[in-house]
Amino acid sequence: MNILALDLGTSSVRGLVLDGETQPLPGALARRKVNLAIGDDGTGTLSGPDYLACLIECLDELAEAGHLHDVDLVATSAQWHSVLPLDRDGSPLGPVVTWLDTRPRPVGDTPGPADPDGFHQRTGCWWHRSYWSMRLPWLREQSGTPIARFVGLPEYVLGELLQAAPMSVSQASGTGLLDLSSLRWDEEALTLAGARPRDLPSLGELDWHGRLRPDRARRWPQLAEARWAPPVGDGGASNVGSGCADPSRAAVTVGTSAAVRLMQRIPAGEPLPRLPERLWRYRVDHDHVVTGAAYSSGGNLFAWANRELRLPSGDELDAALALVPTGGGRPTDPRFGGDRPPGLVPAGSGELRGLSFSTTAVDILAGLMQGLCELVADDLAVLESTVDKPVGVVLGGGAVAASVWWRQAFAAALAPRPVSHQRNPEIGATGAALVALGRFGEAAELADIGRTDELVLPTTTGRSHPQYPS
Ligand SMILES: Nc1ncnc2c1ncn2[C@@H]1O[C@H](COP(=O)(O)OP(=O)(O)O)[C@@H](O)[C@H]1O
Ligand SMILES: O=C(O)[C@H](O)[C@@H](O)[C@H](O)[C@H](O)COP(=O)(O)O
Repeated sequence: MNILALDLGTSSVRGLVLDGETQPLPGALARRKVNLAIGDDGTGTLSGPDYLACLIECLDELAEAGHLHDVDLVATSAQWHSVLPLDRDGSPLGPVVTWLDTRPRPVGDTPGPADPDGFHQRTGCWWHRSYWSMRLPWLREQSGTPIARFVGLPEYVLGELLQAAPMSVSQASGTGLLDLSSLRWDEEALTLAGARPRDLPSLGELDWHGRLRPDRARRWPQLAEARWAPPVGDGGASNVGSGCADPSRAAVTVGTSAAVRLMQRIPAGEPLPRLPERLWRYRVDHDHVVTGAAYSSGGNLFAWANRELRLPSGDELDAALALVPTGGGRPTDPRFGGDRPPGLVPAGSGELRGLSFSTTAVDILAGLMQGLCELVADDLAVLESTVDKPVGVVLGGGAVAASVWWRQAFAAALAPRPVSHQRNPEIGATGAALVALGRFGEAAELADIGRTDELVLPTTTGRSHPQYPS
């Protein structure tokens, strides 16, 4: 039995095939870059049809190479918070508004939730531009055409492939409209969103599994009998894929964006621990929650610097960075894309400071990466205050996989906690597969934590000193 694991990311869409123990099959990885439209006004959108086309190309590539023949389960990790408006026929009336978009604002004179703290404790979210409670009225106001209903990116793309694609509790929690305990839409959040349940995707039942539509099954006959598991928010999936499925270890993930999170087993209906004012909480599935903080800056800082500055590449870049002490670089504010909730600074709040005539492009990149480490360190301290023991940290995601300097800078900023690194860059897809299999207890072993993980030691100058436990 093999598993097709999909990652519906922000910079790319990926499909990879894993064996029953969630280990990747050699060569069975297809990836397509996707185009995020970014604007100075805070725009951060994706084209739904283009995104779907990229996913279809990935599946075609895997099918043509013969990788899909033993697949009987499909697991999906998908970015949280996205929303797209549909007309009555289910066609998009606009682009997918992603987590990066800071344009949504309150419409009319709504004062917001009656008891903001109670709202935050129930939904894990705030009345904020990142969530559907503010996004839906804003989208309706912007749209020249009446909007029939709203879906997120995974319901849109899976809705085009499967017989039905209800919203998973994990994805629903990322809208900010879900009561995290009852797993129903929160009445007050619906009122703020100006939405009725029929304007939203239906919520998937506990035992929901999807099947390909007949026309799609003709295209990929190898997947005709495969069961599709409910999509997991990429934050939850990345924790599990990093081996951080219990509160002893926090995951720090740096993909396009970044986040620090701690996962706990709290089945639906059980009391949720009090949520600190500045942290969010989402569902991984019916039995687990993840608490943390996210940043609009992550690997996109590197992408920007690489595009706009004359950076060396590959080993040359690593060698140049190795000369910058960890904690060094130029002081920066890395919030180029603005704040994630609950913060409110707008897109365009990035700053570079302390420049001199000897400042290099590499100093600027180092300063940006360092700036993110400091934001994470502050929030990790708050996150840690919610549990009774100090936590270890596992770094993961494509950006930290690519940069040894960034890993060391995190190790220094998060010391004295032990910091290790999940070298498998596909933590989202692998984590989604582990969630689909319900193998939370084995996540750390299957994710190879402690076996192939690099323990990251901070240095003040010079080259990396990774250590591999025997
Ligand atoms: N050498 C590097 N240093 C830092 N970041 C990098 C480097 N190479 C690539 N990245 C960043 O890694 C990110 C891709 O990580 P990934 O986990 O694949 O993202 P996503 O899942 O959001 O698509 C990109 O934003 C890219 O700019
Ligand atoms: O926990 C998390 O990771 C964040 O809460 C989540 O909102 C994330 O930032 C977006 O889903 C985009 O993720 P990528 O940057 O990995 O595409």
